[in-house]
Amino acid sequence: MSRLSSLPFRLPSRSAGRAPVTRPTTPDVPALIVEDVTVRFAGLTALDGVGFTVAPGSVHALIGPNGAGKSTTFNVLSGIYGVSEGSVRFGEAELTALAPHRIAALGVARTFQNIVLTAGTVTDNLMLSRHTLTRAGFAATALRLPGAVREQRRHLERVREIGTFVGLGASLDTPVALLSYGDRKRVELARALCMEPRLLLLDEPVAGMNTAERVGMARTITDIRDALGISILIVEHDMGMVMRLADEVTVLDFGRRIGGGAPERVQRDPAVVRAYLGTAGDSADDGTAAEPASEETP
Ligand SMILES: Nc1ncnc2c1ncn2[C@@H]1O[C@H](COP(=O)(O)OP(=O)(O)OP(=O)(O)O)[C@@H](O)[C@H]1O
Repeated sequence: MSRLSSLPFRLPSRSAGRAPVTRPTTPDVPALIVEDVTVRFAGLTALDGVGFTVAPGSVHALIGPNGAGKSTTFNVLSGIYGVSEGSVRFGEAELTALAPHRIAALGVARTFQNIVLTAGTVTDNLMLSRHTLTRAGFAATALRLPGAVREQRRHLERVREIGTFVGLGASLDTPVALLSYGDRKRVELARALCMEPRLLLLDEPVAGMNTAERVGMARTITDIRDALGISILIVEHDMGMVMRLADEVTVLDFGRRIGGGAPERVQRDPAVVRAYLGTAGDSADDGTAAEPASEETP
């Protein structure tokens, strides 16, 4: 059965003001369990026995100074890097044994630090994400057979619904090249959502955004969690955003997990503060220090 037709919920539209978010009744979202993951590159241990669990339907932040191993973790979770040791379970599946397309098919979608969009409109970009959910074959689609046309129409409706939900309702037919930076980041987010994920990996979703865009994006991420009940793992350097948004935080430093738990606990953890600010006498002006919590970011 098509995953599109089996969706147990409708996304609330944001076009009529603030979205009335409702939690789906059957969000079939398993925990992501990362256990003792070690990744070695010739002579360098990028991850060293890292473990954490992303609870179903939660926003979990992965933080740490530059080079801590956050991107490596994302690359392991999405099948780009293999592991030297350890396991990553998502429901029944062992992700470390799967190729990226198999992991995506399980409902793990990812955005990237750098925006990678194709030419065309917002809708064109979002429709590209639907191909893994499309049942009609290439020939049926090319020949515009009735079943294929109906399926395409359903995908188009869903894509426009998701686009509107993330705040792109007025730009669905706009070429992405004409969008602001903040809106292009939203297209990336919507494109990942169009894969109907159960786990969303967001790699620095507010990097490069101005304060207003950051606030808007933080709200959208919360809306996604609340409306869809999916899990969200987020790598982000904006500590204000992380502390306000995350249900739980995992902290990495030099490839090791050095702390974790509720944001308020992590913020007070001496090992975490030390990792970000350096030991006494170290300067924190090397770009690795946590940005101060901004009042504007919800
Ligand atoms: N493909 C690779 N080959 C060799 N070393 C790598 C590779 N990928 C990452 N590394 C190294 O692994 C370590 C962790 O890097 P990683 O990019 O995961 O850190 P990060 O926490 O994402 O940093 P940043 O916040 O700067 O993006 C670094 O020392 C990095 O140079």
